[in-house]
Amino acid sequence: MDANRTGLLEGVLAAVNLGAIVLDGDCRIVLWNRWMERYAGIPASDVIGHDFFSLHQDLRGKRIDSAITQALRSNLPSVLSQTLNKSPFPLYADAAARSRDERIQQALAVSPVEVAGAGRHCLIQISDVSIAVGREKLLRDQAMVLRSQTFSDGLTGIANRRHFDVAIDKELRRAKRYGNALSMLMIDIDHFKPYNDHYGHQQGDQCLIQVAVALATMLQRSTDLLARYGGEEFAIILPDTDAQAAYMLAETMRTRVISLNLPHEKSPAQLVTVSIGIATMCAADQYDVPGLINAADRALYSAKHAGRNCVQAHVTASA
Ligand SMILES: Nc1nc2c(ncn2[C@@H]2O[C@H](COP(=O)(O)OP(=O)(O)OP(=O)(O)O)[C@@H](O)[C@H]2O)c(=O)[nH]1
Repeated sequence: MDANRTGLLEGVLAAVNLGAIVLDGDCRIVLWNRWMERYAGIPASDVIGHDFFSLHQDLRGKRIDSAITQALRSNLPSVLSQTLNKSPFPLYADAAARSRDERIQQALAVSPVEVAGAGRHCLIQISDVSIAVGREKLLRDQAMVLRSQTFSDGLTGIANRRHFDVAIDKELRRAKRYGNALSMLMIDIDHFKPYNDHYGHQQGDQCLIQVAVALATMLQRSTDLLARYGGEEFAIILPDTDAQAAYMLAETMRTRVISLNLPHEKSPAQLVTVSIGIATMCAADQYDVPGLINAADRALYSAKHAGRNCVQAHVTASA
């Protein structure tokens, strides 16, 4: 190779925007480019001729170790996925990142290279994928936020109607499959229109939040779900809960709302109260989702009809 070409290749190796390390057949470092000097903080003169694994003992037995063996012994290239091999080299963007031990995110490619007269060598290429990884993380985080917004109610923070619809379908199928009971409660704040008219919409919103929080704190099992079903109406799914247990919980919730002591001058009780309708599906019932919701709705209607601030259960032949 003439001097001009050698100079050109050296210039290119120094200028490329990725790390390049070349190892000989005995894993000794024969090339360490300028990118490596800069981001590893080690000059080539300190590493040339040294055994790669003596300098990077922590990489012994790792995926890069087998990639190097594969390149040198079997003439096979490898690409190391960033997710499985997080930043194997101690490379830092700057001194501040080094002091925080915040490595550059790396993607690696290991390839065999035949050097005329010197046998097979191995080229390790390291690219900085920090920006792509950061962007990916941002997109993942945004997707999570969007997902949680899609399934939660903006005012109260509890599950929204869409979440409820997905959950009730899943729980009803599960209850039928295992022959378990399934209860649902429909909870409606009494005389809420006069509350809004008297205290204003903003205070109405605060009232909804307080009731939602009070109800949410009463649910014990992770499979129970409280959702905002409509304006001032909440729904609760209670898997593996029979009619009696559902009634007891509904009564406790009704009295808990009273104990919030939220004044309501336009209600006969002078306090914010709720009416609750219960529907329970037992193993013998053949409810579908609309049937169960209708049953809870009818029970809620009976509770309103019976004077509000009370609990009514929908009774089926098998309950
Ligand atoms: N502040 C507030 N009010 C809401 C919201 N969603 C629904 N509402 C109000 O809730 C009220 C519900 O009123 P109605 O369905 O007539 O029932 P009610 O006055 O509660 O009477 P009963 O349910 O029969 O005891 C309406 O005035 C709605 O405007 C909300 O997000 N915030």
